[in-house]
Amino acid sequence: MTVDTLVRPSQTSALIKCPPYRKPKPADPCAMVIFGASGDLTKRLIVPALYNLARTGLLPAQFALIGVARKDITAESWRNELYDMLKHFVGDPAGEFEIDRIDKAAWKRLSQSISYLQGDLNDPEMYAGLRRELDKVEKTHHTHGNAIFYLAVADQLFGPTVDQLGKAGLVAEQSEDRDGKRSPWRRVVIEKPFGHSLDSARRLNTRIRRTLQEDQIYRIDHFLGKDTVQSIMAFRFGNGIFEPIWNRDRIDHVQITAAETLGVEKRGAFYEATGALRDMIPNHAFSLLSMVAMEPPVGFDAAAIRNMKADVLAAIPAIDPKVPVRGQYTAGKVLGRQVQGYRQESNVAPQSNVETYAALKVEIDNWRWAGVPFFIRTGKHLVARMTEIAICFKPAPYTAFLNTPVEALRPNWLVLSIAPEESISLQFEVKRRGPVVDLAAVKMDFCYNDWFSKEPNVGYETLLYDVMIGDQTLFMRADMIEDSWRIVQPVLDEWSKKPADIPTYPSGSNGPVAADELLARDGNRAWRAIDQPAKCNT
Ligand SMILES: NC(=O)C1=CN([C@@H]2O[C@H](COP(=O)(O)OP(=O)(O)OC[C@H]3O[C@@H](n4cnc5c(N)ncnc54)[C@H](OP(=O)(O)O)[C@@H]3O)[C@@H](O)[C@H]2O)C=CC1
Ligand SMILES: O=C1O[C@H](COP(=O)(O)O)[C@@H](O)[C@H](O)[C@H]1O
Repeated sequence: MTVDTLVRPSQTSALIKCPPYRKPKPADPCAMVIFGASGDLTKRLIVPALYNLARTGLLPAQFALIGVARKDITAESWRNELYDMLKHFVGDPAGEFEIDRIDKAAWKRLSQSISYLQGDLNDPEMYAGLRRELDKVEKTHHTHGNAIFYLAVADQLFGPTVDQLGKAGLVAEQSEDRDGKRSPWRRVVIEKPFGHSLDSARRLNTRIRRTLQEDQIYRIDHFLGKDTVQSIMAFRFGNGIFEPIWNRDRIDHVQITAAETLGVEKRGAFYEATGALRDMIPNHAFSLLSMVAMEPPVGFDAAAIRNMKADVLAAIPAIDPKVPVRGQYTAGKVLGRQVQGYRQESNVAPQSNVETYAALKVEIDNWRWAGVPFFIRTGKHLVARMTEIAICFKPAPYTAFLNTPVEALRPNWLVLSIAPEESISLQFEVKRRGPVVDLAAVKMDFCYNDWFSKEPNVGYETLLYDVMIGDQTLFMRADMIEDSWRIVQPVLDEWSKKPADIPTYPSGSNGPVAADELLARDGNRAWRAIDQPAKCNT
């Protein structure tokens, strides 16, 4: 991590000198094999991220990309498909970037690295073919035998594919000979969902670790690829002023929100087997929670950081299943557009009781956090898109404003906004102008866009680059995954019982009313409004 003092671009009179960014470490030569080459994730996120790495000079010069799927296509047609998607997604994924053309040199570099292998992951012959392809690119693209296997396929294929990679001798652990010469490295990236329950996650971990060492396994959680999420550690541990108040003495509670305006879109079948809780909480929400709640690590390396995060998860008791709240969206209006209810979505059962909203309370049984509730909520088709961590501080201990109109003081809020705006904001009280002593809550905002230029980024760039340099800091370790499932397992069990009809909420609302009661019952607290946050300045 670099420690820079920056001149805010708009503050030309600022005197602070801006040192150059520290150059990132060059990635090792390697081949990357994508299982699931024709899939949505590959086209929409993985390949655009590789392209962005090529554009920013982080893709190794000696690189080969091998796509694998059953679809009968040539390397040429795969390349063309990827190019078409790239125009779409890298150019302007969400209308955020004013780049209307592909960087030709970057695309040339990436496209020259591309080959395609048709085959079935259940077929041992495919792996023999893959070995030949890897040998070939080692010579043609000088990949030094290093290889990443990216499992961008349905989760039922994770275990069988790792077994087959092992049987084919494609994922031997890196070793050193007597002269200190190291054999090539082999790494495996595993997508989410990593299991559907505590049992299945344990079984999957046991299964893949028969073949792989933990340092070869990269369990991906794309939330950790977001700059603003990584910045939580910088904010906490790069400053002296926040840590002294970052504990049960000064913090009343924490709210973590991942509100979406999207519905289940075309993923009805996936969602029917998953639901909001599995889809978002043990992975993304707990990743955010562990960043906020971890102890300061002794160093900035993967082992030190992951140990601290794992400690937080280990300190969370399993959730009492009676407390959480769930809901399912019905028809309504989202951002001015009429949308259908969940049960009317394609590939969704007309009587489905799958939740599209979940809210719960988590406690952390350790010295720092005892008695501080962490409330988490996530939902689809809500009133606005908003991913944020909001820290509510305890109010001033005594209202000194006697004989004034000030009756109650509002708490201070520190809000780390992750999407759609990337910002950090502190709310505090000031006196309004005028002769009367009256207070108002105001905010001090830091917006990423004000200080750093925005680069096209689909969210997987840092994570892929980290796999190439062998940095596991941002990936989930086996024990972290299992603890995450352990915490939510009682709720999954309860919600899987044949229930009465699930509570509903209209699309475009804040979610089910019961979610408000969850906080009201707990110390008379209330959720923050789910708002489309004000746009940052630039
Ligand atoms: N899409 C997304 O936004 C996200 C996806 N993920 C995860 O990524 C993974 C992939 O998702 P997604 O891309 O959406 O899925 P898709 O269904 O779009 O793609 C699946 C891919 O797997 C290939 N495939 C399926 N069976 C086999 C087989 N037996 N042998 C070889 N290839 C096979 C398919 O190609 P073919 O049929 O030609 O063989 C296709 O390329 C999943 O685990 C998902 O949960 C995670 C986060 C976000
Ligand atoms: O993993 C998932 O995340 C997305 C939300 O991620 P974001 O980066 O767009 O905020 C969610 O829509 C999806 O259902 C889930 O599978």
